[in-house]
Amino acid sequence: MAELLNLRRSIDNIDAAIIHMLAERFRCTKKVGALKAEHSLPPGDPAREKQQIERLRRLAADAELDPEFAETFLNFVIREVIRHHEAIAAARSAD
Ligand SMILES: O=C(O)C(=O)C[C@]1(C(=O)O)C=C[C@@H](O)C=C1
Repeated sequence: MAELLNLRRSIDNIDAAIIHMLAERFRCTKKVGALKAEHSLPPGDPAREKQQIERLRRLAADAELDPEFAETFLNFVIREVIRHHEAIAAARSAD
């Protein structure tokens, strides 16, 4: 079962990388949320999301990952980003 242990060690490393990358992404999107609130821009940008989804679906297909899964994952992340943007805008307008 050494192979199982080795695979699980790699899975743990990959999960840690995903968490760190997501944390970095949210650090960026929180700054985007502040800029959008400052310039009275709406939290969501459907045109940008369409481009991101098309791009990620292509990247997923090339990497032999299910494009549907990639789209669902991106939408899940973006929903959370929009929730943060809305909270940032609400806090700003309450000041
Ligand atoms: O690029 C933006 O305008 C963002 O707010 C970031 C982001 C994203 O998480 O990638 C989130 C919401 C928008 O609808 C589009 C993209």
